[in-house]
Amino acid sequence: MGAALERLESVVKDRLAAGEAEASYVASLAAKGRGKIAQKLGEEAVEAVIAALGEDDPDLIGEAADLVFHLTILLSERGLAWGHVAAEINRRHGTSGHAEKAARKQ
Ligand SMILES: N=c1c2ncn([C@@H]3O[C@H](COP(=O)(O)OP(=O)(O)OP(=O)(O)O)[C@@H](O)[C@H]3O)c2ncn1[C@@H]1O[C@H](COP(=O)(O)O)[C@@H](O)[C@H]1O
Repeated sequence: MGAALERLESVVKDRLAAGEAEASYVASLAAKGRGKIAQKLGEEAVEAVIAALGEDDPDLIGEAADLVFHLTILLSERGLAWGHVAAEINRRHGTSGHAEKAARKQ
């Protein structure tokens, strides 16, 4: 999974830098602005939720890939990387969600 995400992120960064909207979906979405990228991410999230409620595994896998793809565009356009997300995931490792929530309430 890590290698696939790294390769996708690398291509997305290249497409954003090139900015060739006619040749690239990534560049064309970015050209519409951050709000449009965020909207698209939301749409993909809803599609993933709908797929989650069905029984079609390939459908859910496809929607999950769409969601991760668009989140990669969103992060990259903000100048962020999956490495930042991985660092946060690692920071959280080993802390129970219930314990973390209880600590926040104190
Ligand atoms: N992983 C993907 C990927 N996943 C989905 N999509 C596209 O994302 C678009 C939006 O998905 P939707 O399901 O919403 O499709 P739609 O019904 O056409 O929706 P609208 O955009 O018309 O609203 C579609 O055009 C898909 O083809 C992707 N386009 C590109 N990539 C990767 O990004 C790389 C760079 O792509 P380009 O920027 O196009 O060169 C590619 O080499 C791939 O590795």
